[in-house]
Amino acid sequence: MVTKLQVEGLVQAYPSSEGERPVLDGVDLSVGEGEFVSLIGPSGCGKSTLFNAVSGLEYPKEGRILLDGQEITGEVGHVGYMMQRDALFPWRTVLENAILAAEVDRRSRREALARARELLPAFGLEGFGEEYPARLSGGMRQRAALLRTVMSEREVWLLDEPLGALDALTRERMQDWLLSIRERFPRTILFITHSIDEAVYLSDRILVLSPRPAQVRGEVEIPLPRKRFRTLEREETFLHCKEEVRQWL
Ligand SMILES: Nc1ncnc2c1ncn2[C@@H]1O[C@H](COP(=O)(O)OP(=O)(O)OP(=O)(O)O)[C@@H](O)[C@H]1O
Repeated sequence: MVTKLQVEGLVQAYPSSEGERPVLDGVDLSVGEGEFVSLIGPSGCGKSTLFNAVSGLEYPKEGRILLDGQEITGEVGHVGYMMQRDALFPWRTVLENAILAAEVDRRSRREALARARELLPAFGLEGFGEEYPARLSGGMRQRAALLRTVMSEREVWLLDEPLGALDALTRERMQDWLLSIRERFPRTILFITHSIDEAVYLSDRILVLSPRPAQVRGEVEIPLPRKRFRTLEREETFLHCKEEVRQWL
């Protein structure tokens, strides 16, 4: 598999009352083109910090980030990033939120709006294009945020716990929906979740992080067919993968 994204020796620390608080302690990982990789680790270990560095929003203390073999450390605009809070702008409608990246890239606003409008049904947002985020349910807000990520036209997506705030039933539906979106828009995805079940159900591979300061502690390949369906969750392979992740944690 061709390597799409590579993170080498990433170190990050923030100032704290006791001096410097180390958050990332030499994170190394690589993601192949078209691969879906989940990151799982204890709360506060540094997962969002890792995404902030990969997206270029924060400059790491040490280490490098490469996309297609080219260094992009500290550069914004190379990857689509869906932050933990859905981060939709409340004063912009769903469609206006969706075309944000197009505006930043100075692509045609009219074309972007037409494209976003065309995608609304696939995102379960038909008839809601002109609504403001406050009028949407939690699931709809997440789908709108993902629409914005899709519309960014980046080849790599960083998704920070996109389904974390949803009730169990909506979450399962959204997992299957996310897989269908992935089928339609093949991308390289790094996905943060706290749920072992969700990670195994969605991923090709899971990376387990240590407590803060984070390092990659373990790796679990998920040898399930690309096409996932709910009954897989009762199969031996699925249960075995879950157990392996649990052991690394
Ligand atoms: N900008 C910042 N300034 C200072 N400290 C920060 C900053 N961003 C994160 N931290 C600290 O870094 C540590 C890791 O935070 P981070 O949000 O990356 O963890 P996480 O693994 O994503 O957590 P969770 O699983 O709870 O979402 C925390 O102790 C947090 O307080």
